[in-house]
Amino acid sequence: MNDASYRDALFSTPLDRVASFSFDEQVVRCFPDMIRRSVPGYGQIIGMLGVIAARHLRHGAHVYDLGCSLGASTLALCQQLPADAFTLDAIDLSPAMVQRARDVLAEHCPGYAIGVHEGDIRTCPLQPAGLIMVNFTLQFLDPADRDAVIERLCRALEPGGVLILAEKITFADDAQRTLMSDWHHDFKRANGYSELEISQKRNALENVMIPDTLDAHHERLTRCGFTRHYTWFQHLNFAAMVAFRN
Ligand SMILES: Nc1ncnc2c1ncn2[C@@H]1O[C@H](C[S@+](CC[C@H]([NH3+])C(=O)[O-])CC(=O)[O-])[C@@H](O)[C@H]1O
Ligand SMILES: O=C(O)C(=O)Cc1ccccc1
Repeated sequence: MNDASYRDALFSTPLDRVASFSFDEQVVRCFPDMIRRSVPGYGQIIGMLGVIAARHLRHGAHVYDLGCSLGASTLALCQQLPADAFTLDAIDLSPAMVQRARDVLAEHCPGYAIGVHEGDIRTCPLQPAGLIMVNFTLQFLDPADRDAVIERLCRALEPGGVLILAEKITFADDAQRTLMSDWHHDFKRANGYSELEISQKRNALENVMIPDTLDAHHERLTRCGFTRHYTWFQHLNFAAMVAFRN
């Protein structure tokens, strides 16, 4: 998707002090490789977005891609739907991501009504929408802010509108949590990451990315106004949910 994408080697050399993970220029340069080699099921989840939109999106409706990074979710819609099917705003807090997402989407989705904006999903203005995608982003918010975000997304959706939420998840059961985490690290090893890369990145993500259990997500969706929601994908400690606005 991205001609100038590099292999992720950010945590490959010993670091005196592992700084907290941030979505800066360095991460942007290797992001497609990093996310593909780090998130089990990423390609399958992203690939379904256009398929889901083709079935559920009202023609001409507005769409949000919140925490868009380089716009992979938006790109997936463009691959399944014609340019007149929707308008879309893609929003991300990282200026480096936004700058790069603009180039990627201009190159790969010419003719589509897509705006890419620097913004915070906790506060950005939202117009009525038929589809809101929040993929692997809620996990980076302070847990205390998550209810308010899901509530405002529910309010922004039109009746019949759809929220797609993909997240890293944790497990209440200790043995299951440990097994899924071990297998996730095995997955990363199998994708070429070293022990050092895995452990330094884990440290960098500590207190930055805080996953919820699937139960906590579904309880929040109910609390925040969604009456019908399901998990439609799970692979190790990653999952995708769908919630429908009545
Ligand atoms: N408050 C916030 N407001 C807006 N953006 C934020 C905020 N906090 C973090 N971000 C942004 O959320 C994105 C998370 S990555 C999303 C992948 C993408 N969805 C994909 O499907 O390729 C997931 C990952 O790296 O694991 C980053 O670009 C942050 O800058
Ligand atoms: O790498 C990890 O351990 C993850 O859980 C996923 C991820 C992917 C890309 C940036 C940050 C976290």
